[in-house]
Amino acid sequence: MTGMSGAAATRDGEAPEHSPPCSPSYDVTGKNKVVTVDGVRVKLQIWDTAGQERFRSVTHAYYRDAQALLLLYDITNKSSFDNIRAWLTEIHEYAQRDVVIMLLGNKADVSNERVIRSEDGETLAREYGVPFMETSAKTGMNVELAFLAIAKELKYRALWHPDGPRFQIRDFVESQKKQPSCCSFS
Ligand SMILES: Nc1nc2c(ncn2[C@@H]2O[C@H](COP(=O)(O)OP(=O)(O)OP(=O)(O)O)[C@@H](O)[C@H]2O)c(=O)[nH]1
Repeated sequence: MTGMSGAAATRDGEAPEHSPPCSPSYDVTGKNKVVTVDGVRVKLQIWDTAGQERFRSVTHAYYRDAQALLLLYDITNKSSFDNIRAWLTEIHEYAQRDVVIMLLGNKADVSNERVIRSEDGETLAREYGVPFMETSAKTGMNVELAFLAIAKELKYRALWHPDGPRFQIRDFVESQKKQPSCCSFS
């Protein structure tokens, strides 16, 4: 998966406030994922921009309503990485101002085909102030963590209290993420 996925969260049992916009030209696969955060079940409604990597053709309504956006590139595909800046520009223009953004470098399991260094992902993420990690949809590396971090952040925001515990999604991701077993780059 490359491109962008959006997520909106509800506490489990509540009706979702958001739903993917209907567009005949836009193939959105909706999935629900329930993540338990500190005893609270958070339901993430996930929409994937399947097959819509030419971002300019993506209807803005799709991510205007998202509470979180997962931006994925493929570490074996330079153009997918280069597209991320354009995605971020789009997000800045059209998404909710406080949308949670996470940058993911996927296919970390195929390090022999790597063309994007982990440091390049980290540098880009730092520039935009977003959490970053490499993932593998094949092995599952860091995949659950990505959804857990999003769920934690959205729950924290929903239940925020001035005297309550603080949550920093970037710190959480940095402390929990696994590195690919082989990070060689030739
Ligand atoms: N080795 C490896 N292959 C992956 C990984 N993630 C996806 N793939 C493979 O990459 C190919 C493309 O995956 P998709 O999820 O269809 O990618 P996509 O960019 O969302 O493609 P569209 O849905 O057509 O836009 C498939 O053959 C997947 O099996 C991964 O983490 N590791």
